[in-house]
Amino acid sequence: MTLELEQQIKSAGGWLKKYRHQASSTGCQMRFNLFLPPQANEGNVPVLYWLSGLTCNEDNFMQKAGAHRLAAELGIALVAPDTSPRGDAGKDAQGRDIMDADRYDLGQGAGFYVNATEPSWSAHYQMYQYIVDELPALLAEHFPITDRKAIAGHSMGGHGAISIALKNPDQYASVSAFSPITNPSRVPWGETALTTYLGTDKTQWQQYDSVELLNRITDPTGYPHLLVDQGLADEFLEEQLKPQQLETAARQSDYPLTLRRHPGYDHSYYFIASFIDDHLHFHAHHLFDDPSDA
Ligand SMILES: CC(=O)Oc1ccc2c(C)cc(=O)oc2c1
Repeated sequence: MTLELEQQIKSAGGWLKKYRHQASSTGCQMRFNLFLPPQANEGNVPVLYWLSGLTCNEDNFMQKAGAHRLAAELGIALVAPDTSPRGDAGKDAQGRDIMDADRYDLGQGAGFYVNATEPSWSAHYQMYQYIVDELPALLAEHFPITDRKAIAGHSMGGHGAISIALKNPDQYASVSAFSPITNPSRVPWGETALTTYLGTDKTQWQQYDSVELLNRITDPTGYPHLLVDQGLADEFLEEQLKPQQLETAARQSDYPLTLRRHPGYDHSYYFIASFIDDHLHFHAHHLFDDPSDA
């Protein structure tokens, strides 16, 4: 597979590298940003995947979270993929636009980390497969990384990170989220996206719903520990995020969840930047620990 390096920028003693490649899962050009810590010059390093939220692309986390300095100290690579296919992937076979360009919650910037099955979307909107299979294989082929992975995200990306980790517990050492959409089947952003990408049969939605996935777990042994931070001044808290649903489901299945509520913080990257160090330390603990400790 050909990888095109578009730019590289020295940061915190490591390198931020911006790549583009033709993805087979999404059938289009995809971009991702990779931060390699200085330890990658000496040997292989583990990787933290970051899934961004609605309206974002591969740049937001790398520019705004302030994660490079500690990732460089800890020796963790960071990868931030784009949040959806773009360009001609937004057109149907006849070249007609399949999305309303004015919408921020569907289409470009809003892939929701699912594999679309609805005919207009299924050719390109395969973000689940891209994140779980194609991107890790590509990184393993081209970069000095170990097979230890962790995953994290924000809002729509928090939903993506938690659902992906719960569906692939042996793949991720740990999972964390800021302000995640916890129960997408039952909130407006999720209902819109899941209807559009998966159709109206709600049983199909459950495979991507963190609360539904947690409800199915009878024994959480071997599942990755989950850290969630939620701001209490987040304007989307009550209608879209519903961390209490996650908390209840985790309690019922005895799942190892740490949910922290922070007075005064909103939905922005200021919140993420305020607590990203805690998430990096959390992931480092699990990435570098004995795997049998999980
Ligand atoms: C860079 C930034 O501000 O990111 C951002 C803003 C708003 C949202 C919303 C409303 C939802 C989401 O999933 O992500 C997101 C990200």
